[in-house]
Amino acid sequence: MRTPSLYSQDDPITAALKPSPTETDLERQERLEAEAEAKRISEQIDDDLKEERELLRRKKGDVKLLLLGQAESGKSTLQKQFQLMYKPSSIEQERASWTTVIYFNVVHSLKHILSILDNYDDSLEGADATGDETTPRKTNGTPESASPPSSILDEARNGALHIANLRRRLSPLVATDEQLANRLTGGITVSGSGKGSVYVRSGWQARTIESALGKMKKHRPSVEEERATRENLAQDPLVKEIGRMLQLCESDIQELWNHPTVKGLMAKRKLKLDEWSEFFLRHIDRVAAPDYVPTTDDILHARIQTMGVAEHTFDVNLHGKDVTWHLYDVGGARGQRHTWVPYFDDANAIIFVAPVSAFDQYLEEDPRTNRIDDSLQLFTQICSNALLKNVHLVLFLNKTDLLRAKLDKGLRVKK
Ligand SMILES: Nc1nc2c(ncn2[C@@H]2O[C@H](COP(=O)(O)OP(=O)(O)OP(=O)(O)O)[C@@H](O)[C@H]2O)c(=O)[nH]1
Ligand SMILES: [Mg+2]
Repeated sequence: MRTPSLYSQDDPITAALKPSPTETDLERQERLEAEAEAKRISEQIDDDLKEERELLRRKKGDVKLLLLGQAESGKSTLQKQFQLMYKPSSIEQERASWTTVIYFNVVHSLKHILSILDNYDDSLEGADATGDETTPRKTNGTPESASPPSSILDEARNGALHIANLRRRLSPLVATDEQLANRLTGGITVSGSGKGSVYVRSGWQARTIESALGKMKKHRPSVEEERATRENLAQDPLVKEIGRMLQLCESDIQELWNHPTVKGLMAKRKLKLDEWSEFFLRHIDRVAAPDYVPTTDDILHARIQTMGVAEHTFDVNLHGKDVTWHLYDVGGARGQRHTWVPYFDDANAIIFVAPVSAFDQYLEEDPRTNRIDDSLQLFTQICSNALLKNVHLVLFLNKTDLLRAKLDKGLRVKK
């Protein structure tokens, strides 16, 4: 059998360079050696170019900074804060695209609350759900709990009926969950990453706006165009429709959010809501208002998972010297961590983001693993990675506000 040649079989250049049918063994040997040498030289040129680019970057004093840490640790939020500090105009350019994420966060939270309520026996536990310890409890048919007073049963039935009505009225809004997810991901789903998570790739903000406009922008938009784009995004039929539904459902959302059963389940930690869920439900009057435009605080609270690695560049003036920072924001879920390694090579610094409030939480992608345990393991792996031995490492203990709130509520850290 012949050794495969570098030439492909059917393009004209291949035909011209094709070995002669009368090629001798010696000629063939020489040709293959010449091809191998050409390949080696071509690869060498590629390597040299890469090295040259790298040298140029280093010579210019560019800094390569990696943001690492588990999912939900706050890497993208930290990146947004860098963006606000060093490139505020880019936040303005993408402000409109965050509406889609925030609507998605609200719809997803409602879906989660309703699914927990679904598994909960409202008719019997409704009265107890206020968290009031003096109210009789259901205890598997023991004599003292066999027949709660009829007033309590009536109250529970009314509560259940109220929730059933809210569920019915909110169902068209909740049903938009998938469409919003598709709009954000461009139809790409990531399997094996927990409860149907939605991930976005680098540049999703521009793509969201483009798909809302139905065309690709070929140039950097002017201020005027940006304003028009923002207005256009509000005209995006999907965003517009969900905005309208939110407006119509605002009082239903308020009622559900303030319902004693929901509050009771939250108090008993049978219903656990993520911090962004609580934030947007608390501010639903603003989010559901007509012509809603996300505030910067809303953008910082919005939650969407990062897929792969997203590069952000910032020109920073440090002590009178201009330095370009290349910030790499990675996806932190377990299924995403393999994408980090190619960036270790020439990194200057790492900010490892560890959410200290997560002591009572478990990984979305592996509900048996405590998030602090995972964070510690990951940090240990990063510290012992040979590729990173000369890299500056910053440990960023994040979400201290949430830790304080949990401790103030009486939650205790257990080993
Ligand atoms: N209260 C509070 N919330 C925070 C803090 N830092 C981040 N968050 C919130 O935590 C959520 C998750 O943050 P992200 O920045 O998306 O997490 P990530 O590390 O990028 O997650 P992946 O992209 O999945 O790896 C967002 O809703 C943020 O608003 C903080 O210090 N305090
Ligand atoms: Mg992220």
